Amino acid sequence: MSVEIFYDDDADLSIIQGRKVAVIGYGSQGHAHALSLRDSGVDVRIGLREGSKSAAKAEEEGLRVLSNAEAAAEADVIMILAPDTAQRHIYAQDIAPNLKDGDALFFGHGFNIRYGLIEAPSNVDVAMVAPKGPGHLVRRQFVDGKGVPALIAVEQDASGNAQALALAYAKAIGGTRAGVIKTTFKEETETDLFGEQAVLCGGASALVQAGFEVLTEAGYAPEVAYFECLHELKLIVDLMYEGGIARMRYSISDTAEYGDLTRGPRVITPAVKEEMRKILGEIQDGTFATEWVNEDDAGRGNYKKLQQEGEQHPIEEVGKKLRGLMSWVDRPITETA
Ligand SMILES: NC(=O)C1=CN([C@@H]2O[C@H](COP(=O)(O)OP(=O)(O)OC[C@H]3O[C@@H](n4cnc5c(N)ncnc54)[C@H](OP(=O)(O)O)[C@@H]3O)[C@@H](O)[C@H]2O)C=CC1
Ligand SMILES: CC[C@](O)(C(C)=O)C(=O)O
Ligand SMILES: [Mg+2]
Ligand SMILES: [Mg+2]
Repeated sequence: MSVEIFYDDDADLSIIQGRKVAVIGYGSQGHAHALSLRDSGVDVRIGLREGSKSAAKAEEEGLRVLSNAEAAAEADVIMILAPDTAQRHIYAQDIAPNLKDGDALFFGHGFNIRYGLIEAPSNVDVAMVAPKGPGHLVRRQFVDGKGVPALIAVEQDASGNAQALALAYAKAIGGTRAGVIKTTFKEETETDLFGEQAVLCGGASALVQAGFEVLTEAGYAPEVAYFECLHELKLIVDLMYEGGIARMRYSISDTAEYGDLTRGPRVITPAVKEEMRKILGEIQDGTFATEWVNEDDAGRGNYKKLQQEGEQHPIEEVGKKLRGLMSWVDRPITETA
């Protein structure tokens, strides 16, 4: 199946420059979108809840901060970039009552639409601009004149121009510099959740921690294990990012490459792949979404416990010490959020 990929010349920035955008939330994605929209000449305001800690950061950047409801009422493009579990409440309380004919409701991830947690009225566009990268790097790349690829999707095209609007928005945050793929809310949500759970975050963190544990439990120095299993991973992945697995294999020794080819499949066994399929199944049938929404509703007890265990893993302690000696590594991920 071929996909459509859009670049800068395919998007008309003036479309989003002619609209009033509200960015709801000023966290990882929110600050990146808001600042890059502003730098692209777009009229942007921030919506935050009463007493929000983020308000000061946005105001320091000269952005206008309003309540969620005021921002939604004033704008005609409303991008919801608060946490996924908060979005349905924000939508019901602050956005839905302020939606007007011709408004556009935008998302950075399809969770709430895909799982039916938000249902928009038929007189507004519903679209998505989902960067394929962490918000702080979305902003950093934009400032550096580069861009993070993004996905766009249109769930509801009330105006007949929702795709052009989404493309213009994607251009304003740097997405079309790298490539924007048109997809659906369903495909974005399911692949994004799978990627973060099985490969990018869950898979990678568990692989690094397990490798570190095996080495340190066998008596090797934690510092050596840290450099081997975590620090060098970035350098190896940088080569994959630049030229695929093939370029990484070109740069490593033939001893490493032989070990990669023969031992890699012993780590990621057919049983591991089977577990990945189960994880995908739980995403597709809504099991994961229900579990996460319930966990949030119940106060996030299990989430906080697991978070704390992760923070207390010995790899974090040794990493903090080693990164402290490499001034160029442990830099703030952004000046603004
Ligand atoms: N993190 C990422 O890089 C990516 C995220 N996404 C998607 O983008 C969306 C935002 O995610 P992310 O940037 O991680 O979110 P964050 O957790 O970083 O968002 C936190 C921000 O949301 C605000 N917030 C929390 N509750 C509310 C509320 N009730 N009303 C208004 N603002 C609120 C917080 O303000 P306060 O100071 O008040 O707490 C803070 O400004 C999600 O849909 C996510 O899936 C997509 C791609 C990547
Ligand atoms: C990989 C995690 C992510 O999907 C992202 C940065 O793209 C997220 O939800 O944060
Ligand atoms: Mg993602
Ligand atoms: Mg995600």
